[in-house]
Amino acid sequence: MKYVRDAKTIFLNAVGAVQPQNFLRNRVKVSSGKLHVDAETFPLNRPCHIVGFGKAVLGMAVEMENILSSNLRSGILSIPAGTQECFKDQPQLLLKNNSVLRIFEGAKDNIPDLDAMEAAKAIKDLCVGLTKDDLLLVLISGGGSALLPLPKFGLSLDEKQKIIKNLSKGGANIIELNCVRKMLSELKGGGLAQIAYPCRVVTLILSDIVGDPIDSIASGPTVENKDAHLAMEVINKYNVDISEIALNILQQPKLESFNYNHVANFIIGNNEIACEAAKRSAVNLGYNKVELFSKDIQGDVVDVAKRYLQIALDEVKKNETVCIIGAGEPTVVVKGNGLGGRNQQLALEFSKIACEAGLDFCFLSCGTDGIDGPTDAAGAVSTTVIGGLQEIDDFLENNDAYSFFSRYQNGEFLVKTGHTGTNVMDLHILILKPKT
Ligand SMILES: Nc1ncnc2c1ncn2[C@@H]1O[C@H](COP(=O)(O)OP(=O)(O)OP(=O)(O)O)[C@@H](O)[C@H]1O
Ligand SMILES: O=C(O)[C@H](O)CO
Repeated sequence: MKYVRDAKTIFLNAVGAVQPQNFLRNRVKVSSGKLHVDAETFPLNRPCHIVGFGKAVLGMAVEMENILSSNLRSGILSIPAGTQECFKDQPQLLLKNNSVLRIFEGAKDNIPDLDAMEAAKAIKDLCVGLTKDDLLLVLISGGGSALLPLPKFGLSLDEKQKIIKNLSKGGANIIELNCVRKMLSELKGGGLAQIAYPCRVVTLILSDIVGDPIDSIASGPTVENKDAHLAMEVINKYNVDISEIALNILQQPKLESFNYNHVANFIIGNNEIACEAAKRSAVNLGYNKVELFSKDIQGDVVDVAKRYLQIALDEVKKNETVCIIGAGEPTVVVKGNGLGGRNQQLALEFSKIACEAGLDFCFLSCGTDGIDGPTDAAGAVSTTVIGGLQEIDDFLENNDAYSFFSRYQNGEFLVKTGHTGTNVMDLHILILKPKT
């Protein structure tokens, strides 16, 4: 079990290194009456407001409130249900009692719900009231799409939810999902920036998408939507049924072009620091050979598992213990009706083929946000010991990895952290022992 413990320690250290406060402290400061973000400056001789949505924006807001102090007048945050309860013993991660920011919790299981929609409406109302004499800070992190749902006129939240759920189950990647979300939502795809005009908008983004595409992270509420014409292609590709209303919205010609000169978007962090911290942690645990495989892993979990197997087969020939780190965001085509998430599915998928190949390994796959699919686990860790279990195929087929890991080893292979307060995609840790 040493390797299971090590893999979990490496994951937790990596998550610890990407707490959003750290990113802001390094990149944002106030001096001489100005807000500095890297080399750019924004005069603070005006009231500042914050709106934020995503799994990491509470920590970002705590830090921003410290940085802005009395310049901050008002603000609204939309964060996942249960976040504050999770941090109740860590007051440094919560807003102060006299904070001017209002918090809404919603989107349980990452599904946009009425609570999140209330938050989106409040955010819209705040932005509508701003003038050119205000400064708006928009804090964005992954999970922001589900936390800012405001369907365009005539479309119900229910239908919007179903469209996105069916695309996701069909294996659509996040760029495809958000291409559709941008069209269906009032505030996404630049909508928030348009509503806030003529107020100066400064957006700080913690990236949870490979390549840091600012127009897709949380569906780019402050970035011009340049791929409106692709939304119907995505619907057709995954053969998703939609109503006449949704069809009309998706087929709408692009609105007249809008000038985004009042907006400055900044990526303040991504999964690079998590990968570096994971490597450091592995070295500190005594692994002499630590490799970063990739920080941009995408594609179906079945293919990703095969890629890891190939690497493992190559490495094992070298006859030394190695720790391989990977990061990114694979996808799952969900065909069954079991319970799981892409990390648990990947951990089970890889373990099955690695056992078949006779490898001696430990493999962890977890979301840095602490929540994998609609489960209470961040992901799972697995080892050689699951080899030979006949029923693995059934659990994989039924997308029921959570049930598998819950029953196996008393659930010890599930990694449970609760909300971590950050979100920089998934981490994979593969520890490989030489063949004896
Ligand atoms: N039973 C299941 N087995 C395997 N994967 C599943 C299952 N149910 C859902 N998924 C997958 O889980 C993913 C959604 O997971 P999750 O809610 O953790 O999203 P996320 O990408 O971390 O969210 P965000 O990017 O908004 O932070 C989808 O890719 C979906 O296909
Ligand atoms: O919220 C979202 O859209 C995803 O997490 C990607 O940023």
